[in-house]
Amino acid sequence: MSTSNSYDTDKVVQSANFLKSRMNIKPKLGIICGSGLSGIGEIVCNKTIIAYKEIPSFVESTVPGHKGQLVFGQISEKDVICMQGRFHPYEGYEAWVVGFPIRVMKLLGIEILIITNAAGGINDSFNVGDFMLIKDHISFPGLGGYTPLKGPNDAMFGPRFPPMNEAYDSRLSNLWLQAAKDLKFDSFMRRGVYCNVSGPSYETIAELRMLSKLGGDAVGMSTAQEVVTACHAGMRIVACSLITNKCIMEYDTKETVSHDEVLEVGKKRAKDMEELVVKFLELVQLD
Ligand SMILES: O=P(O)(O)O[C@@H]1C[C@H](O)[C@@H](CO)O1
Ligand SMILES: Nc1nc2[nH]cnc2c(=O)[nH]1
Repeated sequence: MSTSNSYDTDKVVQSANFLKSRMNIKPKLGIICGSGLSGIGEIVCNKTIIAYKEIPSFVESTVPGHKGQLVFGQISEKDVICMQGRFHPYEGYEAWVVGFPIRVMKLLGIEILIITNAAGGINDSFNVGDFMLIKDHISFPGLGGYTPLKGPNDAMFGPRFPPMNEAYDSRLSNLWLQAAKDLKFDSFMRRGVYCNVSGPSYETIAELRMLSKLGGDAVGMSTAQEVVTACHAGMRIVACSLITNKCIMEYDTKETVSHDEVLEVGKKRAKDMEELVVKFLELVQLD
């Protein structure tokens, strides 16, 4: 892992060139699989798989449920590149390292990014197994200065001060909801604000109550750094959480939360998330 504290464009270019030399397609669609959701990568047709450890400047996925490989091929007859495994800040990576694959995807020609994750449900009306289309996020690490855009700005990717009010693309979000409707998933398709925290510890009850008061509907340990990097680079984003657990908001309960439970719910709900991705990709129009 690099100890530098900001992007080195030469390294991004080097990674992208390496991947170009191994790819025979030019995808415009990128997908990131969340914890327990790597099955999305399994439905890619005509697969080429490249392990992160083979790619220059990529680090390794150290979290169970994240395979650590890129998959190229087609879903719904559209060329895609799929990250089976992401990097999380709590693994010890700088924010730019977490965003690095997104910049590489930009150089590969990715225009639309589908992001998935596993998250805890704060909104009391959410059930385990629901999907939550992310309409916005609150990034506590980001507000505290842990941002992939720290350091010199490379205008080749985007502006110094990028707006984030349209980070989650409204047209793509409507298409995602349409896909859910077509699949009759309406009853468990929610919409809400994703709170990004550092982890790896899950939240205290007092923290969860605060997140709820601040307008958070779900909480997780990823996504925001990817979104900031992608939005800065002009990519259009649609993002969806799988609610793997109901956040414990009351004292004196025997309930608890664990990564095993997160992965277990991921396994149970993976097929529906895959169907959603397939249907969304059928509906999406590329320029
Ligand atoms: O990669 P995601 O955000 O899907 O994974 C979530 C957040 C933590 O990495 C882990 C906690 O169980 O699941
Ligand atoms: N921070 C956080 N991340 C999660 N990922 C899945 N569930 C949770 C949760 O309850 N809290």
